[in-house]
Amino acid sequence: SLTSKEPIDIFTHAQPLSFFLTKVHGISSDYNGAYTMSLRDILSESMGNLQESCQFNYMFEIPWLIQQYPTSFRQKPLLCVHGFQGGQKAGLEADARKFTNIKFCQAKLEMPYGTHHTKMMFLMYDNGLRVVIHTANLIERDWHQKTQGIWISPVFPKLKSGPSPTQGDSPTHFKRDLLQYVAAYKAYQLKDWQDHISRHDLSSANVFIVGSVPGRHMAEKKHWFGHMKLRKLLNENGPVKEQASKWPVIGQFSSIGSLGASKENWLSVEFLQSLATVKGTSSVPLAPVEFKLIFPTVDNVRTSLEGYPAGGSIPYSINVAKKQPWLHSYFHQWKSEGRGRNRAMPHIKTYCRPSPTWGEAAWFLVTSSNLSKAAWGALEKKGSQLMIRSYEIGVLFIPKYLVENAVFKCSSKVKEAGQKTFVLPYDLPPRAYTKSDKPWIWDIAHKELPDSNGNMWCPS
Ligand SMILES: O=C(O)c1cnc2c(C(=O)O)cccc2c1O
Repeated sequence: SLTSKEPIDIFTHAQPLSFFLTKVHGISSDYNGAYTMSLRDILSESMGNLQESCQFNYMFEIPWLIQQYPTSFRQKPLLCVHGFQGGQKAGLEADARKFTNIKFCQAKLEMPYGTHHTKMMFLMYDNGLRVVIHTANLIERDWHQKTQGIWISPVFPKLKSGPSPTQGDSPTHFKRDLLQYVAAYKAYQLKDWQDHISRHDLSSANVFIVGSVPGRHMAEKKHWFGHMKLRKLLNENGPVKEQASKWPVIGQFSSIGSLGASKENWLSVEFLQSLATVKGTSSVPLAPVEFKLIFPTVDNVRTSLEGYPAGGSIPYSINVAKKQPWLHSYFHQWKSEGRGRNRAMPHIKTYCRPSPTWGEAAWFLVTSSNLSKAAWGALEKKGSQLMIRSYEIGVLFIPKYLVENAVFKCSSKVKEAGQKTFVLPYDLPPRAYTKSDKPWIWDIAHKELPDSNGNMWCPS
C-alpha cells in the first residue's frame, strides 16, 4: 500500500498525529512503509521547495548531512546550532570549511555538565515554514539501524499581516512556546529564524512544546521548561483523576543520569509527581502510580542488528549504575515486535500514560530528554527554583487536540493501525527484565557471549 509512495504521501497518511519512526536498514519493508521516514525523505523535494534550513543537534557529520539534502538544495543557506566548545567546535567548523553555505551558532552552556541535546529542524520553503522535532543525531549511524522518533509539522503559511509573536498561535501555544525556547539562546545567529517564525501562521500546530534550557528558573519561569512545564501542561490538559489516577506511567530512554541513592531523591517523588499529574491537581498522586521504565538489556544490545556497537549510543556508565541499584527493579526490556524493531536499538526517548489494559493512552511525549536531572531539571531551594543543565526539546500529544476522544487508541501493531490510532514505537505491556537480565552498561566488558556479528565488547 504505502511502501512505494513519495515521502509527502507517507506524511499525509500519518496526519493528524504526524509521529514517525526512522526507517531501519535490514528489516522487512513491511516496517519501513507507513509512519516511517528517512532524513532524505524529510528533506525531499516532495515535502517542499527548500530555500534555507536550520539544524539544531548534538552530533553532526557535515559531509553526510549535506548528502541527505537533494542535490538542488545542497547550496541553500544552512545554520547548524550546536553546543560544542574548544576542539570539538573547531573540528565542526573545519568539517564545514568547504561548504560556504553553512554557518554555525554555538549555544551557550553556562551550567557544568550541560549539553545541547535538542534535535530540531526549521525548513523554510517558498510557500511556508515546517518544523521537525526528533531524536536522532545528524550522523549516519543514528539513521541506519536504530529506533528514533520524529514529529513533523504541517507547512505553516506566511502571515499576511507581517511579524507577530501572538498572531498565528495555536490552541496549544506552539508559536509562543517555540519563540520562547529560541529566544532563550540569546544568540544573534538565530535572530533571522526568530523573525521567520514570527512571520508565519502556526495556528494549525496541534502539539505542545516541552523544552529545557540551562539555568535556574524561578517564579513563573519555573513552569516554562523541563518536568515542571510537563506538570503544568498535564495540570491544564491531562486526564481527569477519576479516569487515569490508577493508570501506569511509562518512561523509555537511551541514557540515564545519576538520580540519587534512593528513588525518593528525585525519581519517585519530584519526577513521577510531574508525569502522574492529572487535570486540576499536581499534588502527590493519591494512589501510588506504577512507573515502568524501558531500557535495553545487555542481551537486547548483543542480539541487535548493530551488535554490541549499538551500545556506543547507550551511554549508561558503571560509575553511575553502581550508585543506583534500586533503579534497576523498574526496568523493562526493549520490545518492538509490532514495529519490526526488536533488533533496532532505541535512541528514541518517549514518556506516556497508557491504560492498565494497554489499549489506550491519556498522553504521549517524544523528546530528546533522557532519564536525567540535567535534562528534566531538579527542584532547588525548597522547590522555589528548577535547575536545568541541558538544552532539550520534545512534543506532547494530548488526545483532545488531535482526535475526537478523551484518550488515544494506541498500539505498536502498525499493520493493524487505523487512521486515528496512536502507533507506538514499542510493544505494550512492557516486558519485565528476567532474573538474569542486566541493564546495558557501556563502559564494562561484555564477553560471555558474542554479538550478532560474532564480536565481544571490550571497552578500554
Ligand atoms: O544523542 C545525543 O544527544 C547524545 C549525547 N551524548 C552521547 C554520548 C555522551 O555524551 O557521552 C555518548 C553516546 C551517545 C550520545 C548521544 O547520542
